[in-house]
This record gives sequence, C-alpha cells and structure tokens, in this order.
Amino acid sequence: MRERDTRELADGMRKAEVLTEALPWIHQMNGRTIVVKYGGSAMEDARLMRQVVGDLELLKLMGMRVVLVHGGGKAINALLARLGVQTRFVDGLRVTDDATMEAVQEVLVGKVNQQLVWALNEYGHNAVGISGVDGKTFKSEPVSPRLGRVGRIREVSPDLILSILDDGYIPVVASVGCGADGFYNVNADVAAGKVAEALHADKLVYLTDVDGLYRDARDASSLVSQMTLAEARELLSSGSLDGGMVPKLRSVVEAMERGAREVVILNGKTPHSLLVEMFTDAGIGTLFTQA
Ligand SMILES: Nc1ncnc2c1ncn2[C@@H]1O[C@H](COP(=O)(O)OP(=O)(O)O)[C@@H](O)[C@H]1O
Ligand SMILES: CC(=O)N[C@@H](CCC(=O)OP(=O)(O)O)C(=O)O
Repeated sequence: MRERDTRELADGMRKAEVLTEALPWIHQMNGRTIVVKYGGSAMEDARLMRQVVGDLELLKLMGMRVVLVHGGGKAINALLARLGVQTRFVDGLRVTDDATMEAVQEVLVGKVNQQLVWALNEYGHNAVGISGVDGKTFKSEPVSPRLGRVGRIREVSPDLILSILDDGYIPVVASVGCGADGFYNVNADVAAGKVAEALHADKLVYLTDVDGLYRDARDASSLVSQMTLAEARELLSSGSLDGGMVPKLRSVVEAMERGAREVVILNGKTPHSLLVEMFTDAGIGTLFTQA
C-alpha cells in the first residue's frame, strides 16, 4: 500500500517544478563538454567535496561530458611540512626538486585522485582516475631550469580522456606530466586549460576558494562578475596579482586566446556554485568573455 501525505505531495510538486524550470538549461547541456578544475584550496572540507562531486554527477546525468582535472597544492604543502622539506613558489608555481616531485606524485596521483574517484563512485557513477602520465596525456617539458621539475604541457594527447568519456565514465585527471627524462609537476590550472583546449570544451570552470577574481585581492567587494579577454590580459601584465591567481588567470587568458568560449572562476566552497552557474543566466563568480 502506498501511504500518501500532503507534505510529501507538496515536496514532490516542488521537485517537479524545479526540474521543469531547469529543462531549457538541461537541453543546452546535453552532449556538451565541461572541464572542471577543482583546486586543492576548495577541497579541504570533506562535506563540501561531496557536494561538488554530487554536482558533477548531476551534470553527467543530464548528458554532459564531464572531465575533472584536479590540484591538491594544500595537501602537497602538508606532506612536505611533515617530511621537513622546505617549499617555495615563483609566480604561483612550486619550485620542484626530485624529492618534491615524489611528494607531488604521492599526493596528487596516490591520494587526491583516488579520493575523488572514490567520492564519485560513491554517488553511483563510475569515474576513472588517471594522471597526465597515462596514455602520455600530458607530454611535458621543463618550464625553466630555475623551477626544476615544473613542467609545461607541450601537447595534450586527448585519446585516453576521450575513450573514457565515450565509455560513459568521468575522467579524473591528476596534473602530473611526463617527458623523455621522467615526471613533471604541472600546475593544475594550466593542465585544465590545456585539456579544455584539446577537447574543444564548451565550458571551462575553475573551482577555487574565493568567489572569483577580485580587482583588489584584499577587498571582497571588488569581485568582478564579468571580464573581457583584453581586460584579463591587462590585469595579468599589471603585476598586481599574486599567489595561485597568477597561473589561474594566465591559463584563463591562454585558453581564451585559443578559442575557449566560456571560462568561469567559481567558489568551490559555496554550496552548489557549479549548479547555480549552470542553471542561471547571470551565473555566479567571474565569467570571462572574448569581448
Ligand atoms: N585578485 C585576486 N582575486 C582572487 N584571488 C586572488 C587574487 N590574487 C591572489 N589571489 C589568491 O589566489 C588564491 C586562489 O589560488 P590557489 O590558492 O592556487 O587556489 P586553487 O588551489 O584553487 O588553485 C585565493 O585564495 C587568493 O588568496
Ligand atoms: C607547478 C605547480 O605549482 N604545481 C602544483 C600542482 C598542484 C596544483 O596545481 O594544485 P592547486 O590547484 O590546488 O593549486 C603544486 O605543486 O602545488
């Protein structure tokens, strides 16, 4: 016997309304490719991480081809501190000697990647974890001798990611690359931009721990809701940015220069920011546009 009560019925009606309202957006999403870069800064809280993963799962179930590229800078810092290894950054990039490279691999490939895959699988969807080493996805080379094993991606081979997508899985990609002489530490923002370019993604989203790009990093009221490529270039060359926003904005600019249509920086700590971005015209965070 199916027991009915008015509260449950009202709840059902509300869900039906929400789903019906979302229909136009769901239509647009079907078959589109979204690359989401999930930064270590927004991954600290396990409950929030599950929410982000749940949002990705929903987008997937709505027909999107979802690719997750992740960082884990904070977790790398924590391991290096435990090991007593000093670490320093130049323009937001971690100077990487051999010992640091080992720690980067241990954290990104061995830990964070598997945590994300596990969390996605808990939601019922099958995710496949890879790094840029698998299938030679990120063919890399050194950025500069003074940065050690920091790599730039010479070429993305998208075949492995594409075949994972075609098989109905969510690829979860750790930002480690490989070259003729071994492994490279690739900044995850840079990796996400390159993956989006190689896949001709419809949308590239950076989930971080701030609401978007601030004109003044110390002033939360200076959040920029929309910025053109020309303005982003100008801000980048002004030298007024610091920390992790430098590689982030640099990869936004590069992705836009190579034809990316929609690039957004969102707060991964704001509950369901990804869904709010996808299901509203005004969006949330900072949207970068060609003009
Ligand atoms: N103009 C700016 N707007 C927003 N964030 C900025 C800006 N300049 C520097 N930042 C810093 O960039 C950080 C985000 O980059 P990062 O720590 O590398 O995050 P993620 O792990 O998500 O890549 C913010 O927490 C903030 O401290
Ligand atoms: C070269 C370089 O800086 N690599 C990064 C890779 C991880 C990363 O990018 O993590 P987030 O996205 O959390 O910052 C690092 O070593 O921290």
